[in-house]
Amino acid sequence: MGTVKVECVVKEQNEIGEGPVWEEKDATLLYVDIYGPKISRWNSLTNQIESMHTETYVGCVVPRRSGGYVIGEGRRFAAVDWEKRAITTIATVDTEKSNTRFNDGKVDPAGRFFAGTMAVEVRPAELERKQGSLYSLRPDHSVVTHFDQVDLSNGLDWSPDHRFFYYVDSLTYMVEAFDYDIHTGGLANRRMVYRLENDEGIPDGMCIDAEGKIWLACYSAGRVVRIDPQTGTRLQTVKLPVAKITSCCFGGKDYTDLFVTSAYKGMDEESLAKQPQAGCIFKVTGLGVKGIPPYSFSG
Ligand SMILES: O=C(O)[C@H](O)[C@@H](O)[C@H](O)[C@H](O)CO
Ligand SMILES: [Zn+2]
Repeated sequence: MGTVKVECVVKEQNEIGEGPVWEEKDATLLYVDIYGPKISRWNSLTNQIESMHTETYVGCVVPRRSGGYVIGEGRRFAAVDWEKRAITTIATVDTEKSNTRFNDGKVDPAGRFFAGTMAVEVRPAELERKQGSLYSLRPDHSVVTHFDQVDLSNGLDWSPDHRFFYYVDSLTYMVEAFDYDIHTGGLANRRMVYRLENDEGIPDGMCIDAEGKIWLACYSAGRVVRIDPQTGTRLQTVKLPVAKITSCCFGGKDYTDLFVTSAYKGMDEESLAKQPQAGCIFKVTGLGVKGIPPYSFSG
């Protein structure tokens, strides 16, 4: 393992930066600012940022195989035509609720788009409980509800062999696992794999590495931790210069860089003065592991 280095690469601050996805063909990082509300792309070669506003809170954005993106925005899955800056509804969820919104989401190895909802927060991590659900959007645009009673639907990813699905409902302070059926997209046998320690704050976004270990963003704890889901142990801690760490993904050459998003929402003047990079995106190098390229929605 080389020397771990943390560098601030995206200096434009996001209220809640989230959902990073590496786009290999353009060497860009795609992400959202949930409260922007906007979708952005940072070009790692030119350092330019391109953004487009959405109508309401946007929890996640993923690439679409046929071009453009799909987002979990408000209570809808929607298609984004990036060139035309146009958004069109694909499907609506939480139809009997009025105060929920999409949060984190990701595409499974078969091209289904999984994303969860939560009640809109009064303050960070303060919200009406049990209002969220986990959904997936199938390639035929039908929606599957996997479960409800979620407090704050957050990070998710699949094991490299596609046999397990890992999931975070932030207010459980755990990472959970399910058996995953890649043929049907079905989840079974929910169990805990890791409980956060007190100084690890609130579990937020996550990503898997090529060795099947989980990189978990620790909101309010200024760190990303690497977890072995087989043993339920923490293998490594990477500290960042800001507290509100929201998510991470691998990217860059050979997927060896870890990109880490952050937020400044809910911080007062004093803490903002102490953490002038709150809301920026960081690149961690020298970890000695690789990630897995992201999947695109196949519908
Ligand atoms: O980034 C997200 O996923 C949420 O939308 C945020 O609101 C934080 O996670 C939350 O406040 C911490 O618990
Ligand atoms: Zn999150």
